[in-house]
Amino acid sequence: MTSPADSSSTRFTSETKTVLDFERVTLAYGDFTVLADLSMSVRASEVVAVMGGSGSGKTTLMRAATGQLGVKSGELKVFGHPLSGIGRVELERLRQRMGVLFQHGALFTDLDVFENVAFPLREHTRLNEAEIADKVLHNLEAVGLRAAAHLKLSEVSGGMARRVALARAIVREPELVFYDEPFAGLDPISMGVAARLIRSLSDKLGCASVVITHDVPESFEIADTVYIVGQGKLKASGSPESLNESTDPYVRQFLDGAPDGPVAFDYPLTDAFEKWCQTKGVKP
Ligand SMILES: Nc1ncnc2c1ncn2[C@@H]1O[C@H](COP(=O)(O)OP(=O)(O)OP(=O)(O)O)[C@@H](O)[C@H]1O
Repeated sequence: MTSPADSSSTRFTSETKTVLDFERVTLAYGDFTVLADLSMSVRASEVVAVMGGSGSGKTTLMRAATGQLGVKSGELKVFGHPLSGIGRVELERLRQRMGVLFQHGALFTDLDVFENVAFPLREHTRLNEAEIADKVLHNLEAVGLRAAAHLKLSEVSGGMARRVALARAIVREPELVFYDEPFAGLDPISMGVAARLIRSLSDKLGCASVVITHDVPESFEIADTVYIVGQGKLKASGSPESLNESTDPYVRQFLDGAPDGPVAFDYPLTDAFEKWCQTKGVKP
């Protein structure tokens, strides 16, 4: 495993605020352990990419960080607050400081583009109409969709909808933003725009960005630190430059996109599957 990014390769000092901290965390669904003994920390202004094969636990990690899934062991802190044993009200207060771009957008199909982006402002702030319009149009402009504000969701393309979701995730200027597959379904130009937008938000607003992605070139261009998960654990972490030099077979296969190697394609055999096979009378 490569060592975590050394501070000389990033723009942070040791005093830069840690906003997300996994300390030897194990995440599981019942008896099924997804990631064991994972340590990872994210600081203000940092862009962190979390990469790994399908089913390696990237979304699970985000669910834990947003308090949707408890940790099995270890300690998880958000904005310095441990999440274990946290009350609903306090968790909600922490969540207010986070933004999430969901993998499947989760937009409201019966609202127009403007109202989709305005939604979090209407729900969680007391801004007046003029302030809302100003913020929404500013964010739509950032994703190149100012002039699409009036369109219904049914009138925009899949890639445009992804950009609307991106504008909505950042409209409240959160301190910590999770992007689940932000480049999926985007054409190469929009991909570059989205990547640069994520980087510039972290630079300008000082927010921490956690980008869950399979996309190596885009994320390596903007990330300060990359974490690669697989085989139930953290396989490697470091700056894009240090990972590019890694000789670890898992890291190499993942970065080079080679079809054969240690990156699992098949979902692992479990007791639950074997039991299911018995009920079906088929071989595992
Ligand atoms: N609610 C759940 N209950 C049980 N197992 C789950 C649940 N959600 C996910 N899993 C399992 O946890 C593992 C990790 O899933 P996760 O969605 O975190 O992977 P991922 O790395 O985000 O994958 P992808 O890149 O394909 O989206 C998978 O094996 C998945 O089947």
